[in-house]
Amino acid sequence: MGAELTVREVRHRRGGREVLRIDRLDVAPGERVSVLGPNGAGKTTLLRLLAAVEPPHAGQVTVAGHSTAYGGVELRRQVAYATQRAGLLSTSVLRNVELPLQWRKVPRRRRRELAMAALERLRVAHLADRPARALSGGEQQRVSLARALVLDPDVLLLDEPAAGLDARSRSAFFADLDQALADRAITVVQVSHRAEEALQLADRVVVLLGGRVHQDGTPEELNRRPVDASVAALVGYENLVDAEVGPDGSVLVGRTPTGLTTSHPAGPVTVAAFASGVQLVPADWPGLPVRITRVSPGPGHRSVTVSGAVSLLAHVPFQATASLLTGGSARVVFDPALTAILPRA
Ligand SMILES: Nc1ncnc2c1ncn2[C@@H]1O[C@H](COP(=O)(O)OP(=O)(O)OP(=O)(O)O)[C@@H](O)[C@H]1O
Repeated sequence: MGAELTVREVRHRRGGREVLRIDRLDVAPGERVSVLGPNGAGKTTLLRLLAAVEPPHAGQVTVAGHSTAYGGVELRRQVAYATQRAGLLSTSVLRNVELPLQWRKVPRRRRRELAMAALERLRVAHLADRPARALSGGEQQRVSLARALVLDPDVLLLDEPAAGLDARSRSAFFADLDQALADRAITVVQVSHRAEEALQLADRVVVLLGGRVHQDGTPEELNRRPVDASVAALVGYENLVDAEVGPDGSVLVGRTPTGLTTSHPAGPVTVAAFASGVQLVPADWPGLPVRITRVSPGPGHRSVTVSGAVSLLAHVPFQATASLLTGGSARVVFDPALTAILPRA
C-alpha cells in the first residue's frame, strides 16, 4: 500500500527568497501525481521537502502521517527519491542496485536476486556487469529507477525522470516504468517541465507556477479546461488569441465570428487553440481571413503560419495542403474539440 503525503501551510525559502508557498496539497496512497511547471517553479524544492531531504521553513509535510521535520530512518525507508541526475557510482550496474540492499543488511544471495529482478523490470538486466558510468543517458535513468524500486518503497519521487531522452526513448521509458509499477500500490510524485511527460502516468496533475499551485486536476481537465493562458501554454496549446464574447455567446476576433460559442459572459476572453485544431479553408468560406506567411514540413503534417485577422500556427495534414502556398489567402476555422475559451487575465 502506498503512503499518503500531505503538505500544509508550507513556506520555503532559497537564497533568502520565498520559492514555495503551498497551503494545502494531498496525495492519496497509491495515487500518481505529476507536478508540472516551468524552470524555477519550485518543483525540485517540493520534491526535496517530500523526500525529507530538508524540512520546510514553515508549515508541515507528512509522509504516512509522520512529519518530515524529524527525518528518521523509518521515513527514509518508505521513500525512494530519484534525483534529476542518475547519480550512479562508478562500479558495475548490478553493484549500484545491490548497494541499498546491502545497507539494509539483506543477505548476499537475496540481494542479487532482488537487484536482478529490478533490472529486469526496467529492461536493463543485460547491462548488469557493465560499468554504470559507461551507459547511455537513457540506460542510466533506467538503472537509477531500478535502484530506487529495489527497496520496494511506499513512495517514489521522480525528478524529470526522462530528461535528456529523445521522444522515442521517452515513450518507451514511460511504458516500461508503467509496467514496472503495474503490480504495486506505490504513491508516485514525478515532476517535469514538459506536459507530454507530466501527463503520462498521472492520475492527477498539479501545475506549479512561481512556487504556488495554480491548477490541480486530471490530465483530461488540464487539457480541456486549463484555468488560464499560462496553464494552456504549459499544456502545449500553441496558439493564444485575444477575443471577445458577444451577447449571444459567439466568440469574435475583431468583429469577425470565429464559429466558436461559449457560456462565458460577454467580454474579453483568450482562445487557446492547439495547432492541430486550426483548420485552413478556402478564402471564400466563412472564417477569419488570413494570409499564409510560411509553410514548412513537420512530422506528419505541414506547419503553416498565418497572419491577418489573427496570427496563428496551424498543423495541416500533408494531403490537405496542396493549395497552401506562401502568400496565398485562406480562412481560419477552429475545431472546438481542440480549443479552449479562457478568461482573459
Ligand atoms: N541553492 C539555491 N540557492 C538559491 N536559490 C535557489 C537554489 N536552488 C534553487 N533556487 C531557486 O529556487 C527556485 C526554485 O528552484 P527549483 O529547483 O525548485 O525549481 P524547479 O521548478 O525544479 O526548476 P527546474 O525545472 O529548472 O529544475 C528557483 O527560483 C531557483 O532559482
